[in-house]
Amino acid sequence: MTGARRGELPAFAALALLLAVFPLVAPDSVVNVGVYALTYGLAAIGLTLLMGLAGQVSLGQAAFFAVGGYGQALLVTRYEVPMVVAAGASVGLAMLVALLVGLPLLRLRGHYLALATLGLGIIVTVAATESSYLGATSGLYGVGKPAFGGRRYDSPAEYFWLLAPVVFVALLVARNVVAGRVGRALGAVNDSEVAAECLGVNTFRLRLQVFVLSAGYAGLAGVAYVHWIGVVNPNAANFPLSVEFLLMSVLGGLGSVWGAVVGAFAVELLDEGLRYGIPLVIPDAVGEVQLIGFGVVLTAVILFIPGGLHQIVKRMSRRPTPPTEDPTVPAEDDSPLLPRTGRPEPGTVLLEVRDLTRHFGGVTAVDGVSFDVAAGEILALIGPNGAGKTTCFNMISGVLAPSAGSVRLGGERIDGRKPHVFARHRATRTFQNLQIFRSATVRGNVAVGRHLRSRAGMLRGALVLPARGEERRLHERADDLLALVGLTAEADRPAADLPFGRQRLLEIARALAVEPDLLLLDEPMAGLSGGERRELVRLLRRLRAGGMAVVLVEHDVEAVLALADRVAVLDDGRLIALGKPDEVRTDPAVVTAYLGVDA
Ligand SMILES: Nc1ncnc2c1ncn2[C@@H]1O[C@H](COP(=O)(O)OP(=O)(O)OP(=O)(O)O)[C@@H](O)[C@H]1O
Repeated sequence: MTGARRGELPAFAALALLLAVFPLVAPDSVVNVGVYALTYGLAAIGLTLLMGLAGQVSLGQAAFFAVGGYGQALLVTRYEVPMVVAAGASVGLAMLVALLVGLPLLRLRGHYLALATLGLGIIVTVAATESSYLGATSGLYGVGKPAFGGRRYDSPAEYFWLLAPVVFVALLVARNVVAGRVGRALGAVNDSEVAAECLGVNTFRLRLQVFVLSAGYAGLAGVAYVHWIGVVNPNAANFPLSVEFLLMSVLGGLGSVWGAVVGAFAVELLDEGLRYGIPLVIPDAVGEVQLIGFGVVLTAVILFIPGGLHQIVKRMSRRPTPPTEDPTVPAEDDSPLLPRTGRPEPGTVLLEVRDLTRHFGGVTAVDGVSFDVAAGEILALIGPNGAGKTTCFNMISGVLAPSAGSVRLGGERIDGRKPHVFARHRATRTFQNLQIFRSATVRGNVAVGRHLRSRAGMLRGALVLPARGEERRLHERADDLLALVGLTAEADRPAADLPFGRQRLLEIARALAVEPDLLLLDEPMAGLSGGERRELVRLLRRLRAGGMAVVLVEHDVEAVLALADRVAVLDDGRLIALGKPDEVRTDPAVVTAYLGVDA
């Protein structure tokens, strides 16, 4: 899901106009369809956030819809709570249920999560059917049409006008979430979870937040529904309704929250058409016959336009990418780079690795490795292919849990913790197999690196205004870092379009955005041209002069021996040498490991 663009303003204005005029021009029966579209559209916006933004498939959105509807019906009819207060409480209840079920469920991935949400819908349906407090199969009824300031919203047109601003604000909030810090981070998670985590993104927490927000939308839809039809029964949590929400989101396109509302209108019109049309073709068809059509349409959309209507609009409005100017050549400069107040003094030990060990089945990839890294030094980790270098990085950065041993950063034990904890300790890494956020621009990639240095959470992001200054500063900072690695001219290009070597430089700029005290670089020179290598070596020297600690895995042994302060040599998982480059260069064990012969 992509962020907001300037071109959205006319779209917002057109939508507002359309919503205002629709009840004036359409007959009552069609406006009635519009009321359902707005109501269900709210739930679909939530689902689009969950699926498009957080990459989580839910087959149980109707469960939260039902919780909102039942909550409202109970509060209004049985406890005579004022409608608006009850609505707040019902939406809160749906969100609370989502929080409680999300805590265990969101640890599941892919199909498992989808199945678990399907189960949730079944549980709510059965619980409502069996509960006399909730009216069993008949449900709760007698919920009145809303009335404010002496006006009763009881005709389709009146109710449409009441709902339209609610949907409009809901869309704005969703779009702000997508376009802001949380949306950017989740977009990155969808491209590469491991890279986003290493930049400090707590993926579980963000997914949970979106799950809860998404349930809030469904709960609000339930509230709107129960006031329109006056009754809520166990069917509200049914699987077919979840499928209907799914169809709205998928048809509209998971790439845009707008799509959900467009999809809702399309599905509701389709619903009416199919109810009328299918019995003409199949005379015996009775009951919920429109579901046959839903299934067919859902399949066709997935097959032929997987990006939904949003994809079609995007394709029609696509502008050619402007040609890129010559890559900027960074200025010749050897001054210290990115010093930080509060950074440990050069020489202070930052990273302590002790007896680090990792088994993969019968293979011991890393075997009792110990070393320290101090602020203001460059340590190179070298060794033949398969020596265990990347596995070491993975354990230090939290990507893999060690089988034994410990990792301390700034004195605190972090082994076995998630990579975002590593990043929170002002440390980050790059990857041997590039982990670029392919759906973001070059600048967008670096912006994710500022995740921990910016604050806007879900709420502040949703209300966007206070976060705007922060976003501007963040982009300025990203541009400074791109200039450092010579990527200024490519800032607005899709990151996926960069050549391999420049993607490596982008990963480094992105890592520097974290303002780390410790930077792990996994084969940073692979794929770079001669000039780019020289620039990178100079950049690393300047970072060291600024007090940063750098650990570097690199196959270009001559280059690292010239650059590093100390060199650690791994062979077959074991540390066979650790010392100054000149000592290591002549170490017999190292020569044997590299040449495969006795020194
Ligand atoms: N996820 C895994 N499952 C099983 N074996 C693994 C896994 N990751 C690494 N290994 C094995 O562990 C050993 C060390 O691999 P690692 O990638 O850490 O070495 P390396 O020194 O980084 O190698 P290279 O220089 O080729 O990248 C290898 O034998 C590798 O096959």
